[in-house]
Amino acid sequence: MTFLKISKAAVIGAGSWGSVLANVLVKNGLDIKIWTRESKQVTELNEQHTNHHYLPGLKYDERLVATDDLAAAVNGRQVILLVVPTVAIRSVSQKIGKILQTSNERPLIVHASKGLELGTHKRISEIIAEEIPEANRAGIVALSGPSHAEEVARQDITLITAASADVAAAKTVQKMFMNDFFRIYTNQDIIGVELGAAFKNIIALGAGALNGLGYGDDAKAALMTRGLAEISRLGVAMGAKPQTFIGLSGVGDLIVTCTSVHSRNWRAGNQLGQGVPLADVIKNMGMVIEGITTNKAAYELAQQRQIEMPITQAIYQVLYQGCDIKQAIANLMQREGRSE
Ligand SMILES: NC(=O)C1=CN([C@@H]2O[C@H](COP(=O)(O)OP(=O)(O)OC[C@H]3O[C@@H](n4cnc5c(N)ncnc54)[C@H](O)[C@@H]3O)[C@@H](O)[C@H]2O)C=CC1
Ligand SMILES: O=C(CO)COP(=O)(O)O
Repeated sequence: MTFLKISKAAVIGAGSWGSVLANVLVKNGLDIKIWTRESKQVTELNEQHTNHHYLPGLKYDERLVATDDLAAAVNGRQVILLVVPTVAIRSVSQKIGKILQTSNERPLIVHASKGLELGTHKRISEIIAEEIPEANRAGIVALSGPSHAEEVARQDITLITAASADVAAAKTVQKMFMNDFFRIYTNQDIIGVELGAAFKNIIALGAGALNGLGYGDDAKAALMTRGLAEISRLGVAMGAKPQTFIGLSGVGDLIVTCTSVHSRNWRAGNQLGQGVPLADVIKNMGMVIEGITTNKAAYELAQQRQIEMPITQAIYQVLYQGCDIKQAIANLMQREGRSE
């Protein structure tokens, strides 16, 4: 595709991240329709310009239009930005694919979600490519990097990456999001960007758990460093470029998710470390904790490919096999000595 100036886009998913990205685009002068399956949220966004459950206290731009009619959100838009949890990407993409086939449109598809599909272990752009026919999409771009909705909402400085094999598509997305607080880089390694985004959530669960158990900064730095080593190992085996893991969507996102109180994954791990049962952690969060499902996918991939991922394995044992967290940490510490 050629480089496009975007004036109309749809945002699919009005959780914390989708609604804040939509708000950024409205402030950048775009005409934005945001879709949510929750009709109460549509009324709240259109009438009060708030999204209380996800971002209490935030006033959204009054020009942001919400709808629960997917066709009305998608039709006539040059860009469709998907920001639903990974588990919902396939079903939502399928519906969008059918709508675009009927209207015979060909928008650019962007996603800002972070995870792998359970069972298939597919990346989000792979799922989208399967569900939206090529004749009805102009390109697929992944938007990813160290960014919490709570901080972008207050226009803190944030730098992220638009990744696509299609350079013009990535540049189009870069251009539509850039402003004085939001800076976008491009990257052609969409595999590495999507995998870094998905896998860092696993390590963030571990960082939160260490905090909940009362460990200090040494333990956190060790977990992040060795975590980066093992997620890069799996990522490179899956076709990612090693240097992508030292970029914004790799170590950048790992740092923010392992250290920020805004992170849902870190907060979930913190509660687990304090002894809260997993079912209660999930119920209390009321928002997606992507690392829980991605941990299962990454564990299975590591087993299949015989890649050593001791931290991912320890977290899997805690989440899915009933292992006590302290025992899982003791097991990690008692592993045979290694070289870096
Ligand atoms: N919250 C954040 O600061 C950031 C989140 N992300 C990623 O963005 C994605 C979305 O995250 P959040 O906005 O935090 O999630 P959220 O839990 O705040 O909101 C998810 C939204 O998707 C909708 N949804 C859930 N299941 C659905 C389904 N089956 N069909 C249709 N809609 C469905 C919900 O109604 C809600 O509007 C995740 O993959 C997350 O990792 C990425 C960067 C920052
Ligand atoms: O991806 C994120 C930060 O870059 C958001 O992480 P959480 O889903 O853990 O909040």
